[in-house]
Amino acid sequence: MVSVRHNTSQGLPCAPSDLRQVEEIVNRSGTSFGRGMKILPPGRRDGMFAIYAFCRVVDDIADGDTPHDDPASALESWKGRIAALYEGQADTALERVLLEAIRQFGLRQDDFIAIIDGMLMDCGEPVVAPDEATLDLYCDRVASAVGRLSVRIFGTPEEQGDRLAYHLGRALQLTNILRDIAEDAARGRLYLPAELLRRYSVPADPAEALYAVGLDGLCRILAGRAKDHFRRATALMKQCPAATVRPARIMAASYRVTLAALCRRGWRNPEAPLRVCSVRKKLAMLLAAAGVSL
Ligand SMILES: CC(C)=CCC/C(C)=C/CC/C(C)=C/COP(=O)(O)OP(=O)(O)O
Repeated sequence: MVSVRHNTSQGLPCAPSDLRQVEEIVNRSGTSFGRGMKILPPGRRDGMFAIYAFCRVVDDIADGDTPHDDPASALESWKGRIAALYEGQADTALERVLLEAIRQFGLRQDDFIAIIDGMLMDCGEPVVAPDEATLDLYCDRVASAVGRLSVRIFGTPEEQGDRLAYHLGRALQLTNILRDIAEDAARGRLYLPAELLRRYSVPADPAEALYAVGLDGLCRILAGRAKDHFRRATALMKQCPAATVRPARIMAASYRVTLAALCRRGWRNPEAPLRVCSVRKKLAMLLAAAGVSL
């Protein structure tokens, strides 16, 4: 188990205004993961908010949602700011809270750098039809690396933590890709792997791929992979003390309901609205919080 250096029933020892600024970034983003993070004891919750706020800030740079002449160099400069944190230097509210989280939970620099490298993959030329290895690397960087930071904050046992991050990160990211195909196409992006596009005769072009006959079959293969990662993540979570995986169970439950809705709708018209039963989703998340996986 990761050694925690302070009593996590208290918030991180940071200025209240710094903690408030970080929480505002999370609340403004409207992320579906907010609920999972809010059930944590205060110290761990502050740590997760800092991680999520960091991810949001670098993601917004990569997506061009914050004004930067050169998003890639803005991301590179974040690598320098992360290195400075590991030297004990923090200049902004987010950096100060991140620094405390790094100290309290023993977070690894490599995982922050992996996340930035993942965001750099989304900078400049849009990702279109990556090969399988590149897609897997992308999922590892933008999701499993977030998971590797998260499990340290949750206090998940080391034996299961990184494997849980591996599987749950990939499960969530693949579901996200399957959910956002139309939205990504509008940005000129296509995260479906080249090998599967060829096998299903789907053009490696974001707009054309949307209405290709083979898209539904291809997406069902990726959905099967996501389900398999969810199953493996669930098996690992069963081996851990409940409190150390509760937010992970809630995130998994929420995205599993989304994946099931996607599989019901299919991908013959990926722009069709997705009918996710909010009662079902809330119930699944409540049960997950209580330690029951559907
Ligand atoms: C062990 C563990 C906790 C692993 C999971 C790590 C993790 C939280 C990965 C995030 C992956 C993902 C699909 C983010 C989208 O966030 P978003 O805020 O854009 O999602 P939304 O659009 O559904 O709100």
